[in-house]
Amino acid sequence: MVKAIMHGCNGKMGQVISGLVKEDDVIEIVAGIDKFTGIENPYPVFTSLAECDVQADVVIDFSNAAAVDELLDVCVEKTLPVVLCTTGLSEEQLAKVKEAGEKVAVLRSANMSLGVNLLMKLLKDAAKVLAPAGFDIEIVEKHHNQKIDAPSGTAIALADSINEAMADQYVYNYDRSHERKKREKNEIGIVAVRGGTIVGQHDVIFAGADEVIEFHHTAYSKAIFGKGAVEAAKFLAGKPAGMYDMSDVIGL
Ligand SMILES: NC(=O)c1ccc[n+]([C@@H]2O[C@H](COP(=O)([O-])OP(=O)(O)OC[C@H]3O[C@@H](n4cnc5c(N)ncnc54)[C@H](O)[C@@H]3O)[C@@H](O)[C@H]2O)c1
Ligand SMILES: O=C(O)C1=N[C@H](C(=O)O)CCC1
Repeated sequence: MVKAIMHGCNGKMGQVISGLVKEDDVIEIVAGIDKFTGIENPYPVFTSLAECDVQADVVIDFSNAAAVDELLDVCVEKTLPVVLCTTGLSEEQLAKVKEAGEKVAVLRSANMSLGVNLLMKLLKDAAKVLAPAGFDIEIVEKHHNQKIDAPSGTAIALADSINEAMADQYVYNYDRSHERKKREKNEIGIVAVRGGTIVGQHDVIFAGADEVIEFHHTAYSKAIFGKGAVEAAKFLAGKPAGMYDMSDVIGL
């Protein structure tokens, strides 16, 4: 059995994963970490990973950006592979993630779903054809009213995958309200909508002269992220230090 620690166990995703793992013969949650108490779990819960004395093979993290620095430090100290799913990390934190990846196995992905990871691949091909033909690229994402970070990690990851295919020529524009000028060719506009219980929607719009191509992904439940994270944890347990992503798990 792969032994996992659930970091952020009492949050929405932590509870989804606790439910999924109950039905799994390959992986079990041996401990949880959360600042918030008040939920009954079938495993011991600690308020920080540093305090946790339960042996494990891997950590799954769905918590809060403010928790990630300490999480990385402790994973390096304890040589614990970590599946990092929390979004909203700063540039400094992303650099710290890379540093941690030199010492321990780290799989970071802003979106654990099969569909979004395939979409990232498809967008590279689309951009290579459509950008040179003059198509403008815009991204619109929609999420529930409890989401703290904006834009979504997924929207940034989708833009990054286009940029990767296009020699990093794009800058991201998050707010045009203070500008009185036409959009630049080298920008990707990224817009965030927040409301109700929307699990997650992403539209990537390629707008050209007289034709528009749109890629649309809808998440209908959080289980798609949970299933991806559980598979990622099974994959990462026992792996040597390095940076991994969902394409390694899915085989894209
Ligand atoms: N990568 C993906 O596929 C994916 C999917 C869904 C959500 N997310 C991201 O995962 C994160 C969590 O999402 P959620 O909907 O479960 O949020 P949530 O607010 O429901 O849960 C977060 C949990 O983390 C706990 N927490 C906060 N600070 C902590 C700390 N210092 N130590 C331990 N626990 C701490 C909170 O008490 C809470 O229980 C967000 O950043 C979200 O954007 C990523
Ligand atoms: O519910 C959330 O929060 C989500 N966060 C991720 C993001 O920021 O992209 C993935 C989708 C759901």
